[in-house]
Amino acid sequence: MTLQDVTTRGLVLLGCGKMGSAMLEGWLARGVPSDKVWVIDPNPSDWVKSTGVHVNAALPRDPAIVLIAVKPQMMGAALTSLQALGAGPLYLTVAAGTTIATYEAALGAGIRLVRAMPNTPAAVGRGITAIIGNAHASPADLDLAEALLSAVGQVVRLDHEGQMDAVTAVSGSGPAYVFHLIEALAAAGESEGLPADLAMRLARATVTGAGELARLAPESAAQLRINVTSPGGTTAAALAVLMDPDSGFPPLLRRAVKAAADRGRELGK
Ligand SMILES: NC(=O)C1=CN([C@@H]2O[C@H](COP(=O)(O)OP(=O)(O)OC[C@H]3O[C@@H](n4cnc5c(N)ncnc54)[C@H](OP(=O)(O)O)[C@@H]3O)[C@@H](O)[C@H]2O)C=CC1
Ligand SMILES: O=C(O)[C@@H]1CCC=N1
Repeated sequence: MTLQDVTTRGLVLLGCGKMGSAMLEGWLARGVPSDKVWVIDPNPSDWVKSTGVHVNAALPRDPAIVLIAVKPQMMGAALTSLQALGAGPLYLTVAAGTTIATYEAALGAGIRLVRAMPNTPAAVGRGITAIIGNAHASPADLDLAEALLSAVGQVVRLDHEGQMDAVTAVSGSGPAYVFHLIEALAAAGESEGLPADLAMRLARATVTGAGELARLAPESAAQLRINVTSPGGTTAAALAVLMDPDSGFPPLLRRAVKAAADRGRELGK
C-alpha cells in the first residue's frame, strides 16, 4: 500500500480533537484531498466542518488507513465503532498508553496496526512522531505510516513498544513543557518590572528563536548554551540557579518526565 492508496481508498480519522486536528491540518496543507478524509467525532469543531472533509458521514467500504485519535479513556467505546471494518485497513493509533494488545483484543488478533506518538507541532509541519508496528504490520505498512506522518514532521522508529511511554513523556507531552517555559519566563520578566505584553513578546520570540537556532545550527545544545554565557556575566548567574543539581532544571524535568511516563503506563492498564 502506498500514499496513492490513501488518496484513492480514503483515510478515516476517529476522534478529531487537538491532536487529530493538528495532523489533519498538516495533511490538508500538504495536499491530501479533503474529499478522501472521513472524520468521526461526536462534536466536530467549526474548523473541521469548514475543511470539506466528510464529517460523521457513512464510512467508505474499504479505507486504506484508520487513524485513531481519541483519548485512551474513551477507547473502549470508540473501538466498538470500528469493529465492522475488521482486518481490512491499516490501523494507526496515536493514543498515549493504550497498548497494541488492547487494539488486538478489540479489533482482532490479525489486524495490521502501527502505534504512533506524534506531537502538536505537526500542525505546522514540525512534529516528531515515533512509531512501532505490531507483529502483522509489514515493512510496507510501516513505510506507509512513515510516509503519512512525514508529511507533518520527522518520524523515528522504535525498537520495541516498551519505549513508547518514555517517548510520550519526552516528545508527545514535551511541547506543553516548552509552552509553560514561555509562560514562566514572561511571568518572571513581569516580576522584574516589564509590562505583561512586552514580557510575553520577549519570552515567545526567545523560545522560538532559540528553537530555530537549535534546529539549524551545527553546534550541540550545550555549545549553543555556552555561546550565550559570557564568563562572570548575567547568563552564568541564571544558569547557576537553573543547573543546580538539587533544585534546577535537571531534577525537575526528570521528575516531570517520570510522572508523564508513569501516567502512560497507568493508562495502558
Ligand atoms: N494533544 C496532544 O498533544 C497529543 C495527544 N495524543 C493522543 O491523541 C489522542 C487525542 O488527544 P487530544 O486530541 O488531546 O484529545 P481531544 O479530547 O482534544 O480529542 C479527542 C476527540 O475524540 C472525540 N471522541 C470521543 N469519543 C469518541 C468516539 N467514540 N468516537 C470518535 N470520536 C470520539 C472527542 O470528542 P468529545 O470532546 O466530545 O469527547 C474529541 O473531539 C489521545 O489518545 C492522546 O493520548 C498523542 C500525542 C500528542
Ligand atoms: O496529555 C496526554 O495524555 C497526551 C499524550 C501526549 C500529549 N498529550
